[in-house]
Amino acid sequence: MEAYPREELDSEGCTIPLTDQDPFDSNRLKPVAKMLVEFDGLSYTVDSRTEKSKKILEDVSGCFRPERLTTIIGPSGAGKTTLLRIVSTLKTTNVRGSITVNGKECDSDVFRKQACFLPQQFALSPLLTVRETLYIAARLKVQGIQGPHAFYSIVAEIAENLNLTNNLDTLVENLSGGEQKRLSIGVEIVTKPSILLLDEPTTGLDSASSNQVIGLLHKIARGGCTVACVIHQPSSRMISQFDDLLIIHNGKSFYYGTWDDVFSTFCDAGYTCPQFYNIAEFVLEVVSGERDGDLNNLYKICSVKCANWKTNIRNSSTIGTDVRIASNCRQIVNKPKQLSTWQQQKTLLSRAIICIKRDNTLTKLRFAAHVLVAFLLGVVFYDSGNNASRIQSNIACVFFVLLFLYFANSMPAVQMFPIEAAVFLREYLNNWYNLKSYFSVKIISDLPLQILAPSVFIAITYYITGQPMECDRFLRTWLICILTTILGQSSGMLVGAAFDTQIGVFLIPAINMPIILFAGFFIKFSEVTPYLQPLCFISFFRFRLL
Ligand SMILES: Nc1ncnc2c1ncn2[C@@H]1O[C@H](COP(=O)(O)OP(=O)(O)OP(=O)(O)O)[C@@H](O)[C@H]1O
Repeated sequence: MEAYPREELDSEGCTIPLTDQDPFDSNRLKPVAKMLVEFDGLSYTVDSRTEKSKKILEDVSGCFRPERLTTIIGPSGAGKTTLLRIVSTLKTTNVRGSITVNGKECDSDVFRKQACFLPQQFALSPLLTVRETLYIAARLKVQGIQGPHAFYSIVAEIAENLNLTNNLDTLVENLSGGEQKRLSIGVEIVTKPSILLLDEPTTGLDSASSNQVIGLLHKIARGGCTVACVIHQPSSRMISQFDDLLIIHNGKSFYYGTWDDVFSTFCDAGYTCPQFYNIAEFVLEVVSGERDGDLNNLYKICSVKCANWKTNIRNSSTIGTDVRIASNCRQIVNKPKQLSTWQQQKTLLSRAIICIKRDNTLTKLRFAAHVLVAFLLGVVFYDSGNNASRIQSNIACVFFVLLFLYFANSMPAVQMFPIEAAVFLREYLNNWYNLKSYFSVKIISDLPLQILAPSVFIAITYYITGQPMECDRFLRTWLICILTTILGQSSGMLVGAAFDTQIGVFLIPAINMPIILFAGFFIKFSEVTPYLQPLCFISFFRFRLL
């Protein structure tokens, strides 16, 4: 096996311990299998069925080795993120080329169970503490252990490795950017993934936090994981922690190999990095054509060297003995299976209850709005239900009740759901739980407020506006109000999930206003032009008036 340098000096002369005796502290955090990921001739085109097709990647090759930290660098827009998304199998359409794991082609479902992709914007539940975030991740992802103590020991172990022990009881929303980044890595390494792919994990962090994150990735890699990340402008100190490098330029792989070899490869083509110059900056300046020299010659030299390096890796005894080569990719990807739906629901419900309890500002505001508007309606339409001469006012009151319940519940959902949806999407795509568990828990956890708020609202309004005190009438009105509330929140969530908040805030009224027009409050069904009459049937407000 290739020997790691025992220690190196960074640009500031500090010693960075880089020993193979400094792997990830815990055996439990080592991956089940070491995986060599190779990709050859990857091409990706967008809108390929139209004439305006655009080639994003063209003939990109390279490999990510187990136990090594690979960095992907390249100018902005070169295609680095796209490459990571393709390798992590999140992008599969319009992709050509091959991706193999330990020499075998892997299907995306199987691959996703062993690989974790961390996007640049990593969504975490802001209202959970670090301890709760890690605990819930462990409960959802780790199998074969029982009792909270076992899970808490995993939490303590990971927090220690992430250097987050002092922040265990801090809310995620109060963590610094670097701590949030480390936590986001922590929630994914709970299940010992074999492959960890990260998109710009240091973006937005200061140099100390960036070094901490890179140091953590280095440790994870040494534990046996295949780690690859996109990095912008790595410092000299960071570079000393990296093993392999992939340079992407204009959608093509320019160089892949070790960081140690890049200097000599560029020298062979006549490009010499000045002393004390950041090598990453230098190679980017070269590939962007900012330095004089024969780029075509460099490209040829790189192609030959990279192909040889890859062949050596494939044939090396390290891969043959250390990496468990399975005859079929499915054999090594035996874990993690998901927990049973019931266990997933239990954990998701406990998380939802914590979030509802902590998110009490919005909950209290929603509740207060229902009570205040109920009294306002009561004052404005006082006793209108008892007075036959005020039938128009009474209809207006009913109309306003429905309008308020629908919009008061759909608009907050449009605003809030995208945050929750981002967390859900990450967890779902990384195979934490199934859709059924999430959806059922979402319905159950939202139901108490969906019932309580409109119940209080209609009880106050019904009484003050003098509606008939008959049990069945009140129950029907109450049921309509509950259903309107659920419909409002569900449509808000649907629009919030499908579009971003800005479009959602426009769409909800834009869709519902025409629907309200045909609800029968303003114009009778018989007076509607025949070809517009079908719109009356899709106006759900109309059915509440009947
Ligand atoms: N769906 C799309 N339609 C059109 N162009 C796209 C699409 N997706 C990506 N691109 C283009 O592909 C190129 C590569 O994008 P990508 O996000 O992979 O670059 P990057 O190297 O990660 O950039 P950066 O370092 O700035 O994040 C960009 O020019 C981008 O505009």
